[in-house]
Amino acid sequence: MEKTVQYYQQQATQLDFETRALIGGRFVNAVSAEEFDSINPATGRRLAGIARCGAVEVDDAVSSARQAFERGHWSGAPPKHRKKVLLRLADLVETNLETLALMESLDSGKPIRDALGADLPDMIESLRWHAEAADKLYDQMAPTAPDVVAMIVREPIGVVGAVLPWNFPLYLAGWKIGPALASGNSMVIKPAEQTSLTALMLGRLALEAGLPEGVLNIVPGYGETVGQAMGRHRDIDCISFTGSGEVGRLFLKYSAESNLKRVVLECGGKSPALVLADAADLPRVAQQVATGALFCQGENCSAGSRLIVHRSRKDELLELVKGAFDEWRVGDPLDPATRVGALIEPGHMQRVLAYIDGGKAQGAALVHGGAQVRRESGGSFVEPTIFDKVQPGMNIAREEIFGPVLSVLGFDTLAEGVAMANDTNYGLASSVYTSNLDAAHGVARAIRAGTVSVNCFSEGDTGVPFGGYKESGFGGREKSLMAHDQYTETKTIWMQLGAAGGINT
Ligand SMILES: NC(=O)C1=CN([C@@H]2O[C@H](COP(=O)(O)OP(=O)(O)OC[C@H]3O[C@@H](n4cnc5c(N)ncnc54)[C@H](O)[C@@H]3O)[C@@H](O)[C@H]2O)C=CC1
Ligand code: BAL
Repeated sequence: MEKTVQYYQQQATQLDFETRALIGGRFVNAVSAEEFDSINPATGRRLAGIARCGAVEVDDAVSSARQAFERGHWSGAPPKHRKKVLLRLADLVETNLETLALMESLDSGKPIRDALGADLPDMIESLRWHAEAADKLYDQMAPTAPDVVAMIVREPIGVVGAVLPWNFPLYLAGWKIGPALASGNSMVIKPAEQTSLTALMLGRLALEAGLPEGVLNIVPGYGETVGQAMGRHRDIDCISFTGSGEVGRLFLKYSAESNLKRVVLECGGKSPALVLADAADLPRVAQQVATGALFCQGENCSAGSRLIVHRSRKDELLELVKGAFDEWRVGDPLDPATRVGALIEPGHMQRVLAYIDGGKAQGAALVHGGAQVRRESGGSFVEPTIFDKVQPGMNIAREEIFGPVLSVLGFDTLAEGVAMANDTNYGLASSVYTSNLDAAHGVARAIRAGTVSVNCFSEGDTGVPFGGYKESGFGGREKSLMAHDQYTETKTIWMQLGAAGGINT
């Protein structure tokens, strides 16, 4: 039987939220006993009060993580044991998929269809993929003289701090937890203050799966307190952060001012969809462009927020994209028919609306949407919006809006189109649409971005790296085996044979 909005609303009343921090294998309230509210972005109503942690809890969590690392029950366990536990965790997430998806939708405003169909499956895949990698990543031997053995071994880096954003709370937790735990590290996770519920629920499942106490710690709280305390902590060896460039830069500063911990940043983008004159099947291109711009309400680091199209095809494509946008229904995130849910909070919605006002004021042509969607039940909703006649210097062409807003720019020569695509401080994702193989290869090489999709909008699967050029990223890649590089140290073991008496003595 197909599940309805009424079904999900009913299920939502039965949820049992975990609201306490997970430290050293136990769920605890904040020492201060303070809480902060988790709000449903679709209604503005409070879902739960979450333990408001601070530097004290960060210290406790880091010390638990360090002790667990040194005890070695996880860090020193055979990789096949870590694999088994992480696979069990993935199975438990799958068993609880609907509950977690419902929590994610309520807490973040994202459509239940996305949580069920994208966030949770991707998170599970990440756990399984990296679990499977645990006992297949071999160390290396270097070629040397016969009386030397030179081993190059990977070792877990130690205590990893993960600071998460609110747009893909569990999905991105999976990108970080999968490789970091598979490699043998202990972790301290800080969910975004807007979306702590699913990370805390994951903590319950991790204990049930048999993760030793202290290996996974989850400390909810605000960025300026918990996030900063983690960034400055002298006993955290690596911080993996996803969020704004502004806060990403702070983590580099925290590291420089504390213990030079490794910092890996994923900081958003202004990704182009470049449509060449010979692009085939424009109705399909329009669907892809709409998905790129509107998936997750546009609150997506890799959102295709700029459409750069050859002038000979612009009018035709724009009409098709408008039609495709009409199919993206805005509404109650718990309604399976909804494709555009609520923006994370009223302040963020005002920021998106201010960009729309700015686009109009700077002379771009608003050709679709552009207004707040007011619903009786409240919440922060914005219409899927398209601006035509956007000039490269306009704010809506340059800045990450993080909402359902597409900016359309026209070009005449391929060189001009590629230059426009690269005319950004970001370099995370991009798409090129063409039926010419040479052009596809040429443009894919010329675009300065971590991912170039040809004739589609995609981030690829778990097996390929994800990360950004320029201000979109720093320090490494997520997903694929490359993710393990973030969370491991490389050690050279150089052994001189014969020094202690070899077979010739
Ligand atoms: N790359 C991405 O996927 C994301 C990009 N963003 C961008 O950032 C803009 C602002 O969104 P925010 O939620 O405010 O992102 P943010 O960068 O402020 O928050 C991300 C994480 O950093 C933490 N944080 C905040 N201030 C901190 C500080 N001073 N020290 C340490 N940690 C701190 C937060 O608590 C959260 O866990 C968005 O409009 C969007 O443009 C936001 C979220 C995700
Ligand atoms: N697009 C998934 C990763 C992110 O938004 O950070």
